[in-house]
Amino acid sequence: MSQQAIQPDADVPSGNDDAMIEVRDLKTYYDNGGLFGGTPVKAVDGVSFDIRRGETLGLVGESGCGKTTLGRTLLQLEEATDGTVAFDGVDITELDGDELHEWRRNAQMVFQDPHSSLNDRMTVGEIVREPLDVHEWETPRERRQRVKELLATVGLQREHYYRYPHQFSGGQRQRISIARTLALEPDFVVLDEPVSALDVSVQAEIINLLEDLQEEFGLTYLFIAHDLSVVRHICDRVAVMYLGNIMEIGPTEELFANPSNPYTHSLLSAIPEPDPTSTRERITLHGTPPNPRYPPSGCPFSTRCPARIRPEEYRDLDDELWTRLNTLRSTLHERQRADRSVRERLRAAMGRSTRFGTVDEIYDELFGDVEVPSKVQSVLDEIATHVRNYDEDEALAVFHEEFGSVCEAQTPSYHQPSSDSERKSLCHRHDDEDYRSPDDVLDQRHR
Ligand SMILES: Nc1ncnc2c1ncn2[C@@H]1O[C@H](COP(=O)(O)OP(=O)(O)OP(=O)(O)O)[C@@H](O)[C@H]1O
Repeated sequence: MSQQAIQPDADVPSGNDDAMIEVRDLKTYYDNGGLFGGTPVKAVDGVSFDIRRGETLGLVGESGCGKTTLGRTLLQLEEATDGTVAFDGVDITELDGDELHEWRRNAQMVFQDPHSSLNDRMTVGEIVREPLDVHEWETPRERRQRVKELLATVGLQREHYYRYPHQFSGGQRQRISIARTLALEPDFVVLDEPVSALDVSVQAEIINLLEDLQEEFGLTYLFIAHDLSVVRHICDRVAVMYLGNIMEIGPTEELFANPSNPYTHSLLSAIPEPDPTSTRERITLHGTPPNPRYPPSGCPFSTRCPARIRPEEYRDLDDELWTRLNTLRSTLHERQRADRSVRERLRAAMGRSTRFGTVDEIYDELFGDVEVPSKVQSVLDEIATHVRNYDEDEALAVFHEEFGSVCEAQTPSYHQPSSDSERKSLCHRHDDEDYRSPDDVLDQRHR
C-alpha cells in the first residue's frame, strides 16, 4: 500500500475540482491583548481542507477543540491569524470594508440556541428581514413579500410575520433563524450545533428541513455537532478536530465504520455499541484536553493517546502502568502551566497542604495499586525529586528522556492510504515501516 505524506502546512490537493471553499494552514489565535501580549489561545492551529459545492461536511470533537472558532473564521466573523480561506478562488481573509460586506451575503450561520439568538423585542418579520434591510435588497414592499415566502419555505405561516419570538417553541424559533439565514440566498451555511438545544422529537424535523432546503437551494453546509449519530445521518464527510487540529477527515460511512486515527477511535468508542455480541472494549480517554494556550510538543493528541508509541525497551510494559505514566505526564504539564500563587508557595514551603497535591499523593493515587518495575521506579524517584523542588520543566525533561517517543518529539504528517483516497489522518503510527498501525495496537489493547 503506498502512503503519501502531506505536511500539515502544505497546500493539500483536494483531489476534486468541485471545491467551493479551500482552507489552507488556517490559524486563529485569541490574544488576550494584555500589556505584554502573553501567550495566545491557539483555538485553530493550522488546518487545511476543502468543502465541496453541495456537500455537508461535519465537524466533530470535544468541547473547546475549536469547532465554533473555525466555523466563525470561515465566515470572517473571527479574524484569521494566518493562512487562507479561498471561497470560489477568492481569499476572503484579505477582504475588508465594502468587499467583505458584499461577500457576507454568500455565507451565513445558524446558531445553537434559538432562545438566545433571536432578539425578543423584534417581530419575526423584522428579524428575518434584517439582513435584507442591511444589504438594501430591493424595495421595502418586496422585502416584506420575500420574508413571507421565506416563512412558508421553513414551515411557518405568513401570519407569523407580526408575532414575537417568545410566542414560539424551540423548534419554531430555529425555523425563524433558518429563514433569516436564507434571506440573502447564501451558497454556504455554517450550522453550529443547530439541533443540540432542541427536544429529541423536534431534532428530526429540523434536520429534515435542513436536508430539504439543501436540495432545493443547492446549499453547502458545515455542520458542527457533538451528537455523532446526527452527524452520521446528515454528513457526506466528517472532519474530526482536536486541540485546534484536524486529526482525521474522510467520507462519513468509511470514517465511522473504520476509523484510522486513534482520536477518532476514542471518540467513536464513546457511542454505545449497537451489536450486543461485540467484544470490543470501550476506550476511555484519560484526563481532559490540554490547555490550547500551551499545546503539547509533537502530536497534539500525544498526552492522551491510547496508542502512543513507546520506546523499544517499554514495548511490553503493562498497559495499565503505561496509561498511568501518561497520566503523570499530563499532570506534570498542568502543574508546569498552573499559576501558583505566593500563598500556595508559602503554604508549600511551610509544609502545609496546598491545592497542588504533593508528589507522594499523586504517586500513591497513580502507582499505589500497580506493580512498578525497579527501572521505572528509579525514573519515577528522579522525577519526584524535581517535582518536590517545583521544577516541573526538569521533571518533564526526565520523563521524555526515558519514556518519550516520536509522538512528543515530532509533529506528525498527514497520511493518505493512497494518492486518490479521500481519507487523511494525522498520526505517526501510519508510518508502517517503523510502527504498528493504530488499528493493530488498539485492537490488541481493547479487545
Ligand atoms: N473570544 C475568545 N477569546 C479567547 N478565547 C476564546 C474565545 N472564544 C473561544 N476561545 C477559546 O478557544 C478554544 C476553542 O473554543 P471554541 O468555542 O471554538 O471550541 P468548540 O469546539 O466550539 O467548543 P464547544 O463545543 O464547547 O462550543 C477554547 O479554549 C475557548 O476557550
